[in-house]
Amino acid sequence: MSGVGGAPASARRVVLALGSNIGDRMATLQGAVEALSRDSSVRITAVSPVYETAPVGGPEQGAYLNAVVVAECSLRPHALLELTQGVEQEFHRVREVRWGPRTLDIDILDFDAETSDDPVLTLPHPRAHERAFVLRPWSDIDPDAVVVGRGAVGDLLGEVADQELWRRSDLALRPPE
Ligand SMILES: Nc1ncnc2c1ncn2[C@@H]1O[C@H](COP(=O)(O)OP(=O)(O)OP(=O)(O)O)[C@@H](O)[C@H]1O
Ligand SMILES: Nc1nc2c(c(=O)[nH]1)N=C(CO)CN2
Repeated sequence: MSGVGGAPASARRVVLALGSNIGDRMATLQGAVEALSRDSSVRITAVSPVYETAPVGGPEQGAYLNAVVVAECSLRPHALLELTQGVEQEFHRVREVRWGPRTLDIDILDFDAETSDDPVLTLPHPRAHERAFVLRPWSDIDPDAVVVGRGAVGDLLGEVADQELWRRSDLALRPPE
């Protein structure tokens, strides 16, 4: 069974993208890692380097900090979405403009290679394959990763080389204790 409704309760491997372009962006990303780990159903196993990235799409807005985390998760897919949206709310995320500025965005890039075209939770994330701010940090922590149905992260990255991003080697997310 591979539909999102039928996920078993055992731990599954998930990949999440974090982004912030309002307020203390680094504190927000670190706070998100900690908030996700507070849930006993989520165990973060890898955190990527942090990138400063030019905004892709949406209105004129400030640069983002972006990162990717890999976790073991025993929640079903929609319950993970509820958790990530709850964490966004903790950081006062307001949904106003599509692709507009935000304190915190958490996208579910991959849920154990499941596929779903449900608009509430599309898997893999429908725009993951075309975003350097996702592909670059993801390839750093999982060079062999694949965006299901789209191709290898490393190959996809070659197709978005025009999207500007810089590794912030002065910043690092602390893995949860
Ligand atoms: N894989 C996914 N991860 C997170 N949200 C998803 C996913 N698939 C569908 N959604 C839905 O997308 C809706 C809009 O999400 P959000 O406001 O974060 O979009 P956005 O960040 O502005 O744009 P984008 O979806 O391009 O990243 C959410 O309410 C959620 O139900
Ligand atoms: N650089 C960058 N651009 C974006 C981002 C983001 O996280 N980083 N998120 C978006 C909507 O999810 C739209 N555009």
